[in-house]
Amino acid sequence: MKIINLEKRVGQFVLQIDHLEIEEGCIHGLIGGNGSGKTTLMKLIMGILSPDSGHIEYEGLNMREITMTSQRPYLLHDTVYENIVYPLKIRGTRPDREKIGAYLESCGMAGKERQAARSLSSGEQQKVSMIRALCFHPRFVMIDETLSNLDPDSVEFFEKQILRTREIEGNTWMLISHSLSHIARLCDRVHVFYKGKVVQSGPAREVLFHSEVPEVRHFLRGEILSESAFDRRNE
Ligand SMILES: Nc1ncnc2c1ncn2[C@@H]1O[C@H](COP(=O)(O)OP(=O)(O)OP(=O)(O)O)[C@@H](O)[C@H]1O
Repeated sequence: MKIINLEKRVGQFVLQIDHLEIEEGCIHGLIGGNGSGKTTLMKLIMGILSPDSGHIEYEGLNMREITMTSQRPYLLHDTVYENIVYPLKIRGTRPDREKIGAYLESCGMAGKERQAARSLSSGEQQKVSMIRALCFHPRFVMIDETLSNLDPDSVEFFEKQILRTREIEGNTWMLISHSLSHIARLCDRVHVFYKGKVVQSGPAREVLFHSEVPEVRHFLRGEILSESAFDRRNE
């Protein structure tokens, strides 16, 4: 996917991206301060917002193959199971009930298939939206802070699923997170947002450990990330 001369004003804020490439089959991390434009870009890619100028080249990717999960997941007034299978049902695909049960069990939600999704805790609702995204097998998945509220065991489980799915299906992931260790554990490429612009975009190692860009160095200053931990992540 290519983002070209994109400009979008929302209220007082302007997102302006001259050129950004989102390579297929990679896990991309979007980082940057609050209100720097990360979610706005995801909404533009998803088609929830349309650009004022410029465009996004989807390069053969169909809008129906893209999905997005957000920090406050949108769940239907229905059971956990019906929420998970909804994207499959509207596309006429048969859900794998056993797999869904296994996902729920692995993240501490065994037996909750028939519970009303909106009666779940906020972390459980995020898990449902992650499982919905995983079961749908999209080619392009955007995760907006969805793992931020989860317990460490569940974060580990979903991180493994993201890596595994990318390995098997070769799909593209875009993650927004304020946890730099999470970004370092998962991402191949990192894009840093600052006041509506992308100030650096490149391989995760280069951006997270060796950036010379002042805004990026400033943003990363508080985080103690170990490059050796980054080296060991795929062991
Ligand atoms: N509908 C709107 N009306 C006015 N301003 C908006 C609207 N939607 C977004 N904004 C503004 O756009 C800016 C960028 O928001 P965005 O959600 O893209 O930031 P973000 O980088 O995802 O932030 P965070 O890390 O806090 O989630 C913010 O300053 C926000 O207040």
